[in-house]
Amino acid sequence: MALPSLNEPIAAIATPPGKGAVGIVRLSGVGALEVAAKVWRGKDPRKLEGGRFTYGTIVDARGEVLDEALMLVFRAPHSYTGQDAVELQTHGSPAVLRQVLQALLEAGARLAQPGEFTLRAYLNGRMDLAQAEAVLALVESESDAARRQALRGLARSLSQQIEGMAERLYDLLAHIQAWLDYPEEGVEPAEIQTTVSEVLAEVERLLATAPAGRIAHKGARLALVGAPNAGKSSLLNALLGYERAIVTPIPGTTRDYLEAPLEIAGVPITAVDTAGVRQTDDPVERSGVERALKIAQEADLVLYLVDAAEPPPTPPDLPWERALKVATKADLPPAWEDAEFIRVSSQTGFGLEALRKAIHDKLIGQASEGEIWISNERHTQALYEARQHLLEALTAPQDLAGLSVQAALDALNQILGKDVSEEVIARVFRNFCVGK
Ligand SMILES: Nc1nc2c(c(=O)[nH]1)N(C=O)[C@@H](CNc1ccc(C(=O)N[C@@H](CCC(=O)O)C(=O)O)cc1)CN2
Ligand SMILES: Nc1nc2c(ncn2[C@@H]2O[C@H](COP(=O)(O)OP(=O)(O)OP(=O)(O)O)[C@@H](O)[C@H]2O)c(=O)[nH]1
Ligand SMILES: [Mg+2]
Repeated sequence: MALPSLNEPIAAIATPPGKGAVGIVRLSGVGALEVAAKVWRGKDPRKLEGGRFTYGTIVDARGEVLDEALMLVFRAPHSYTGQDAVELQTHGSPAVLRQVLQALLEAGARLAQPGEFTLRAYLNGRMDLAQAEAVLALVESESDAARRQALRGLARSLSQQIEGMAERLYDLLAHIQAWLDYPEEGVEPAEIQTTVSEVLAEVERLLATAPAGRIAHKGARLALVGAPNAGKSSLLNALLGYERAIVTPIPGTTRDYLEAPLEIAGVPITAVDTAGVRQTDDPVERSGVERALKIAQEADLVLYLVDAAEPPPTPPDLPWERALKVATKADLPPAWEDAEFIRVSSQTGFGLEALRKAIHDKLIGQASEGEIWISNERHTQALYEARQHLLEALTAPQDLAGLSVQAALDALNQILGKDVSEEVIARVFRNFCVGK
């Protein structure tokens, strides 16, 4: 799989489809200023200093005015891509943007492929591969937790941590090599053990944040499950803060499942209210119950609700390691008590904060806000690989340990995009949108 050529001028609409106050068409590459000059009536962009904007009109090849606009000029290497680049900021009409793009293509630019601007930034050494992936994660971020994590990646927090580990392995390799060359003055076996164990611990710490990272990025499904009348729909409404689901005193009110988005401490969550679980001959209700149990099995977290004012039912089969037990209707006199249950009342709001916190803690685990969370599948794979080779290095005979250390180092470097194949690079950028 060949990567696209690096230098020719490329153009794309950078703002999302649809109407907006302003729309941006961007252009980058060798000759970008010449292409821009052909569609511009105003100050000649070729004579403009980088980092400046100017006002003018955009025209097509026949001289027809397409819009009045601002032009932003960047001079290599001081641009996002590291190349000469131009932004045309027009009125945000799809018709304008389409025509401006067309005019740039007629003036000699080629349509950019998805992620090609960021690809150029990477290939020009303006960011490493993990940073480029953070750009994508940032554009895709829909929650505060995801945005914060992506921004950290963009600021090279992960990259620096990987570089730190890689450096220690490089040093170790140099010592192992010296020992192979001059056995009398080489490494202490203990040094291999110590360094490898320490790097291994760091890799494992990063891997432990992967569930939290995945959930911050993609969100989590939260299933509300329990017997009819347990108060599932009421709790859903209480968590949402509006009346989404029908609530009645009649058991079996919710027949089909129902989804609603909510955010808990910056984590995007899809809450799923389900039909009350009980033995029943009604075929419609029975499919609702089957669905509820299936939804529970597939959820990231299950809230198992039991009415505290009634004798407890026999619990159904649930994935208990991913479940929180909730005692509902805490405003009524209790029929039973169990310290394992979080007590809430949807009617008074009692216990809801504690429940939100428990949901957050269970989903995010021990990953703390302050550290880097791994959310990228490619990074997770590379870390698993590194972990495997580090474990090998711990048990390998001393003269072979170097090979495993080298393999671990290669795996870590993949995260930064060092010596990765074009295939890997192409796969990363395929997920971008055009114009990024
Ligand atoms: N209009 C606009 N807004 C944008 C972007 C853009 O490309 N255009 N960005 C695109 O993702 C993000 C900002 N990222 C950017 C990163 C570097 C440079 C840049 O030109 N850097 C030069 C000059 C720095 C300076 O003048 O101080 C450099 O680093 O040398 C521009 C945007 C978000 N907002
Ligand atoms: N006192 C009190 N009553 C509640 C509370 N939560 C729910 N209820 C009542 O319990 C009954 C059942 O509530 P729902 O939320 O519909 O229960 P459900 O689990 O969704 O029931 P199904 O849809 O039938 O499975 C309703 O009459 C609610 O008003 C609570 O916190 N306190
Ligand atoms: Mg219900």
